[in-house]
Amino acid sequence: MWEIRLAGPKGLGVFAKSFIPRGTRIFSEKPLLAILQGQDTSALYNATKQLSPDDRASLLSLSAHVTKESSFIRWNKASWYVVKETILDLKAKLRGRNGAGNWRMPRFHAIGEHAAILSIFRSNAFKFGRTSQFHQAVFPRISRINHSCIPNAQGNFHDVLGKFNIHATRDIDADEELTLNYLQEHGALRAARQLQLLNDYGFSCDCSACDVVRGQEGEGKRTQMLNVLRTFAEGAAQEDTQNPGEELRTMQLFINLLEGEGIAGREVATM
Ligand SMILES: C[S@@+](CC[C@H](N)C(=O)[O-])C[C@H]1O[C@@H](n2cnc3c(N)ncnc32)[C@H](O)[C@@H]1O
Repeated sequence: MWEIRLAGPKGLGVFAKSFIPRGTRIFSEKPLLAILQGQDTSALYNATKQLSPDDRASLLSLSAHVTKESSFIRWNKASWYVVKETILDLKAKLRGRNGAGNWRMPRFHAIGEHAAILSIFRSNAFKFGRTSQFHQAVFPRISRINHSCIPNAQGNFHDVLGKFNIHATRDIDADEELTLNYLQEHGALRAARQLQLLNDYGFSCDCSACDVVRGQEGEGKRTQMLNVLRTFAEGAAQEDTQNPGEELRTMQLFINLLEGEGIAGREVATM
């Protein structure tokens, strides 16, 4: 149904090998490495140590967007985790709890590898809302799906299965690239989207909605959406003067604008 191949300057991407009808479940994957709600990236150090050699290799094969500054910060963080964990191991051994002879000095390459894992995690981890047990997680294949501000697929974490399911939110043609929206919402304007993607994932989005020329019409629609939402919120704040018919028309207008911009899935379903 799909294949992973080069997607131009974005690196690798996932492409449809044949037509994928809207609603199809394309992926259902368990996380390779995850942080639970309430944990931060320091939890990754121990989580990484539990990985099987195959999973570790799969993790290390994922791409990372590394800048000089981010790499410096991650080396610092990684050194700190490795040294801290090593001291804890040593203390445990001295107290006789960890079995004699197991303790080793921290190795330089362990710090380097952990810094690489932190970069990979930052570039590839999907963030989940408070509804999932996971705060952030990376996946062996789903993490190859690039971002678009007008995506054709959507991910939902299934807590019971412990899997991230990706469904097509519209018909996808053979050879078309599968895309997800990495951001939590769809309505934001280009500058806000670009800033958040840069801060959270470290890249500048080059999707068609972010293209200054091709994305111009879409930006107009998003501005209208924001105005519609603002009007709706102001109306909702003055409860006595609420008019249900008017509210319904406002929501219909908002849905039309979302669909007009090619946005489907959760955003429309939850309106
Ligand atoms: C989760 S990975 C996606 C797979 C990645 N392209 C690869 O080669 O493994 C996220 C990275 O892909 C690139 N990327 C994803 N979507 C992009 C977009 N819309 N514009 C530019 N780069 C993008 C960025 O380098 C980002 O850090």
